[in-house]
Amino acid sequence: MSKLRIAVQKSGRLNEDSMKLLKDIGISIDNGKDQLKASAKGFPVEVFYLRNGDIPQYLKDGVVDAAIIGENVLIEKGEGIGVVEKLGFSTCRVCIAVPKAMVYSSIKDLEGKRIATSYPNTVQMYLDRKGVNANLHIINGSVEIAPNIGLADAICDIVSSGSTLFKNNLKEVDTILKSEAVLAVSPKLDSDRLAILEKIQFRIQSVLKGRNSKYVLLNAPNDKVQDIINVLPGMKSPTVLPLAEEGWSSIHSVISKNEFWEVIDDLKAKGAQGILVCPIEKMVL
Ligand SMILES: Nc1ncnc2c1ncn2[C@@H]1O[C@H](COP(=O)(O)OP(=O)(O)OP(=O)(O)O)[C@@H](O)[C@H]1O
Ligand SMILES: O=P(O)(O)OC[C@H]1O[C@H](OP(=O)(O)OP(=O)(O)O)[C@H](O)[C@@H]1O
Ligand SMILES: [Mg+2]
Repeated sequence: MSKLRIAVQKSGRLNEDSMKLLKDIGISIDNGKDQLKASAKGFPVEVFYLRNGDIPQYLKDGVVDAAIIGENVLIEKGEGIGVVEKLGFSTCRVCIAVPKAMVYSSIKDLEGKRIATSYPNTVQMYLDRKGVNANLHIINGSVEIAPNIGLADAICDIVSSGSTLFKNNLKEVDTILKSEAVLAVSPKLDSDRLAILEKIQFRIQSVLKGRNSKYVLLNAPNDKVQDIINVLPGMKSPTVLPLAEEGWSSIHSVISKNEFWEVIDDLKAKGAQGILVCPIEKMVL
């Protein structure tokens, strides 16, 4: 029987969240990290532990069928590789940054200048689109140091909190792209493995919907129930159950994590009491 071969980053920023997601969808692997390949228990999946930067080539060659990888790496060197799911972690952006003291009004100011980067294709595509000629210096890490040691006039690298730029006296001046971890798929995926991938995708969607939602329970006097229901959409519609105390109801619903605080304020203002908010492990609509 075929197994779906999934690549995850061996170590680094994506590893922990990738392994957590696999665990949450019921794919548990109990080998130590030293192994480069491991089989999951009870599901036809093999996990390959690889360098993030090497994964696009493995996908292109069909050596692995799917991967959890930073979208930015696919844009850099993942031509022809499809993305089937955005995973909501390792969010960052690929930016142009220059020394704080430099006067910068647009990318045209980098005409003829030197840009240090680990993402040469991404930068080149951006420069071509803007009609700017610049010289790229490819470095694999610690790119932010380049302007300070006279190696470049500007850099292009990943930014998240912005603290690495700040510490190196640089300012972010242009965002080329935004990125997060994604589930990517090999163009050579066969139909047996596609069926396994679809099961995995369904499970991932259930987990991500759960992570993005909260289960809310609250009590309210019966004459407030309708007002409260109006601010609680629920999956189909909220559940309303009578409390043991006459004239009171318990209302249960699901709300989005993003609008959670505003909804809670609204519920309190409308007379809700004893509000409980619980995490949701999985959500199947
Ligand atoms: N500061 C950050 N905040 C959030 N996400 C980040 C950050 N830096 C990198 N990432 C994301 O995590 C991915 C992995 O980054 P990491 O630095 O762990 O590995 P790498 O050195 O790029 O790759 P490799 O596994 O090949 O050594 C990046 O491709 C990017 O998508
Ligand atoms: O905006 P910030 O939150 O400061 O994050 C940005 C930094 O994070 C990444 O480096 P990482 O720590 O992964 O080191 P690396 O260059 O060795 O990959 C990236 O290359 C930046 O240097
Ligand atoms: Mg890094």
